[in-house]
Amino acid sequence: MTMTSVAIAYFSGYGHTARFADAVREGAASVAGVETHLVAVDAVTDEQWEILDAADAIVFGAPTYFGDVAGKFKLFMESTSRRWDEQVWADKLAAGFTTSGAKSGDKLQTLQSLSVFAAQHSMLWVSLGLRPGWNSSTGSEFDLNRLGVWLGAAAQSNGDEGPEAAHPSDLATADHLGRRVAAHAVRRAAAAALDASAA
Ligand SMILES: Cc1cc2nc3c(=O)[nH]c(=O)nc-3n(C[C@H](O)[C@H](O)[C@H](O)COP(=O)(O)O)c2cc1C
Repeated sequence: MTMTSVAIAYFSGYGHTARFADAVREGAASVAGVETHLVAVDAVTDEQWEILDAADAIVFGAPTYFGDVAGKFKLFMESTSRRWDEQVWADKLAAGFTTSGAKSGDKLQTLQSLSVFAAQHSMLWVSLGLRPGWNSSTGSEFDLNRLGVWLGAAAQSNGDEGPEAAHPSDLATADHLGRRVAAHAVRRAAAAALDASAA
């Protein structure tokens, strides 16, 4: 059986984003027929570039630093110029996640940067696909998508705590994103295989 490949390409300065990257990976890995790869973008090996190029879907993750993707993630973006030029990643699925210290933290900008990056590579952006949580009198911070974001998975990490204190709602939301991307990637691969056999 050919496996569908989901890569999670992330940067993490202090481990918080790495924790959410792992939650995305776990969600994706829970879908049958999916293999997952974590790629830390500040030290991409040749083998990992091949993994990214061969992936059916890439989920991008960066912490929000000064209201946008962290600089080291931006360096990774710029290091994909040749791939952009040759449109190597065109038509792969893409999605994104971020974390910040403040509840808002201006992190929408980060998800927008990730989605524009994916669009410039002609990738197909997968939204979070969840209704907003914690937005009613009966809601709570433990609702899925507690920060009420649509464009990707958003998390908030207290500045005085490490990644081990990641909020359970944010972990579950990241897991959801991984599962959603993987499920769509599997469906697309199955449709492509049907098309190929009919041709
Ligand atoms: C240089 C720098 C800039 C930051 N800028 C923001 C910001 O604009 N908004 C915010 O809410 N948090 C900001 N933070 C907090 C981080 O987003 C937060 O600590 C995050 O969990 C770090 O993730 P990481 O451990 O993966 O690096 C900033 C942190 C650093 C180090």
